[in-house]
Amino acid sequence: MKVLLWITMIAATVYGVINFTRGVWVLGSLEFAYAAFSFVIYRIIDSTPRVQRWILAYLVPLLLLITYALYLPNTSDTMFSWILITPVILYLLLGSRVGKWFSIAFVTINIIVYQLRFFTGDYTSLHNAGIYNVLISSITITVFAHLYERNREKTEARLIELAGTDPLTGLPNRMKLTDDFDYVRAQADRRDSPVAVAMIDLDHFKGINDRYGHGVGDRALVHAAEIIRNGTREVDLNARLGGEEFTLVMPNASAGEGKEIVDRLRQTFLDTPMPVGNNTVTLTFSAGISEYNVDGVDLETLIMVADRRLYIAKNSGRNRVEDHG
Ligand SMILES: Nc1nc2c(ncn2[C@@H]2O[C@H](COP(=O)(O)OP(=O)(O)OP(=O)(O)O)[C@@H](O)[C@H]2O)c(=O)[nH]1
Repeated sequence: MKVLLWITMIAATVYGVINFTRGVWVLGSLEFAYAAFSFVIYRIIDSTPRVQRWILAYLVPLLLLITYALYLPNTSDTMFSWILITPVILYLLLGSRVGKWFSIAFVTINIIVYQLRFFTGDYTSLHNAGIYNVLISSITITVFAHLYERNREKTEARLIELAGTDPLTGLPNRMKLTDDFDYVRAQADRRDSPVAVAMIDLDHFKGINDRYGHGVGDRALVHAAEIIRNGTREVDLNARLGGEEFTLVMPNASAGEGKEIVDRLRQTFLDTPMPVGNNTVTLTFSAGISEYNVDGVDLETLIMVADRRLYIAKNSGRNRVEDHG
């Protein structure tokens, strides 16, 4: 955006000087004013929380200025090059959804203006063939800008998804959990409702790796993740923090209610052994629970308190859930 603002400041000043020299006072003055306005945006764009509004404040006068310049009888027909480049700028700054409508409106209006100014009425003349070129190349550039931006947005969304996902289990990872927790916390504050946080750690997992190998250990983690995913509500957040540790964030649940939910999960683990060759392996876990606003307000503290209780559960014989201590 800042590069674009630099280019705008320089271009608007140069055009302002040219138009003043040619005696096109109104357009020249508007160009100087726009160069100054771009400088103001350049100074505040890094610090403003309303970037999108300032982008619109930058674009709308730009589009009007180009349209006005194209409409004036004493401007060059090479002004059409702005019809070509503008959709690219619109897609770049506004994204594919909003950029599409701005581009369609801008290109349509300016092709009509261009046609009104330069079309001579003779459909076969070489001069008018130039107008068809402007029309077709503007549409082509708009379509390509659209396809390019859509692909870029899809790739970006996929990368964000991958960055927030544990590749083994497909559960969200710590980064995604931290992001999503902000939303849960805001909801809880608004509704004055509790949130329980559970730390879940598989028992004697090293023994599974040692006895059956890492492949089976990995399958056990996937098995555990599936039980956790299927046994929790849509509103709950679950994540694999690393190793054989999972976290569950339960909106609208106190520590006591969270304990009941995690105890039901614990029972599901016992009822769902994992097949290994001709045998089955029953996984168990120990867990600790903490509660938002009671044990802490940020995720890090809530995880720390739940972790402390998890170790109480481990030291008390494992395969149990602890919400005190
Ligand atoms: N297969 C597999 N093993 C892992 C993975 N991440 C961590 N581990 C193993 O998990 C084991 C964790 O061992 P410990 O921390 O001693 O815990 P534990 O054996 O479950 O014992 P307790 O927690 O005290 O019940 C280690 O052997 C790690 O190598 C993974 O992604 N895949």
